[in-house]
Amino acid sequence: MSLQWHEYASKDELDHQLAETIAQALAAAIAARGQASAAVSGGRTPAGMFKALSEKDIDWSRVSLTLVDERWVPVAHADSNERTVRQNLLVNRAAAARFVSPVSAADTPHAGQAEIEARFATLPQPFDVLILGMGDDGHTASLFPEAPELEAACASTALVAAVTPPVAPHRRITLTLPTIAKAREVIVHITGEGKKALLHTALTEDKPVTAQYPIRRVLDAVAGEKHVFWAA
Ligand SMILES: O=C(O)[C@H](O)[C@@H](O)[C@H](O)[C@H](O)COP(=O)(O)O
Repeated sequence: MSLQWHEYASKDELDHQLAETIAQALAAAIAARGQASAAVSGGRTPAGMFKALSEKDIDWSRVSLTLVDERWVPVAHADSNERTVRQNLLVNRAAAARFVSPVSAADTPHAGQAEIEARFATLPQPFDVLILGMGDDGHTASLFPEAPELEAACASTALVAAVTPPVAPHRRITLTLPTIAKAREVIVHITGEGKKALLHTALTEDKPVTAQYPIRRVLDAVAGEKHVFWAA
């Protein structure tokens, strides 16, 4: 399925339009299957969208949520993606959703991987909607170029993988590429001219797959609907 681009005049309009799109996807899944599941991105970009989404009038009691990746830090840590989700998304109406945490008390994601895998196995699969951010190096989720575990995480039949990013702080747990690619709808949520230009480059470059940006490898593997939601 081809990639659909949606561009907005402001980040605020992007946040509200994306929140509405996600809410509609979740409501449609509930109507069709009695339940819905979503995996949301980490980083700083989604906080405003989370706030708008938290107010949507859908049956959140039938929605299961998690993160596409997480820094292996306590939830109280300023760098925790779960902290951002709990402060901005699991509030208002969306407080009724079930959230599956991607971190445990294990010292490292490698030590905690089996527990997280078991937890994620309780999530309805495939995800009905999955939101991805993108870094300035073309990583998405925690599929980082040059990470020693990258190829394993791109080929794994498991739901999650532990990753040691080459430069980004903190070891990570991430959805594997095949798990991301199976989602019914994948949405890349990015802002700024730089990320737009990088994504265009990633999507048009002619390189061997292992030399491609992870965002390209993921989008090429997505069988379902795939969208980019962008504002300057
Ligand atoms: O834990 C993370 O860092 C993310 O999941 C990561 O993939 C993020 O989405 C991009 O790095 C963009 O981050 P920003 O939105 O902060 O630019």
